Amino acid sequence: MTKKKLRIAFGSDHVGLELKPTIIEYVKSLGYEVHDFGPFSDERTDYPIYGKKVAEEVANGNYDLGILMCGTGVGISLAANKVKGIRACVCSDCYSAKLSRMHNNTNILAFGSRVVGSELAKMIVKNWLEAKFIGGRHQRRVDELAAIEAGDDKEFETIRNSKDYDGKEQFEDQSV
Ligand SMILES: O=C[C@H](O)[C@H](O)[C@H](O)COP(=O)(O)O
Repeated sequence: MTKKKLRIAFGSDHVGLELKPTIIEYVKSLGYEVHDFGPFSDERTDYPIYGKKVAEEVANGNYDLGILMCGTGVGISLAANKVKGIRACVCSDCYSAKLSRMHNNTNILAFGSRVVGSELAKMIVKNWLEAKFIGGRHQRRVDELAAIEAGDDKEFETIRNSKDYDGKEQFEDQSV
């Protein structure tokens, strides 16, 4: 049986657009299915439009993961994090990118066109895409995040007090 290609949704603002085509081509070359949700011209625009769109596509399951770019990665990741079910991070280094998936199960990666160059951006993206969530104690923390998002303090306390969450810790490789 052939392995299903992961679907990656892309978005940016006018600044992120500088780096986006290069990163899309790179991700395609790694064997992923990609879709660009815009923008397609360098006319000044607002990062929340594209952060929201990509986040919704990931949250509703149309895409497995999302990659966003603006000047710093900050604004567009803030927009994405407002959508329920999204865990977006801004990364300018490979270690944080990799650990953000292993420990935090991030489903959107953001970075800044004015912060990282194209070669570092490719390395960050590769580390992020190839890392896997390791669960164990990290699952409890991700569930606590979901309880905060839902505004459910009771659920938050229940999860917080469940010490032996899945009964086992999983092997953890923190090397990059
Ligand atoms: O977090 C926000 C992003 O870095 C934007 O790309 C940035 O604020 C856009 O600035 P400007 O409109 O001056 O190009």
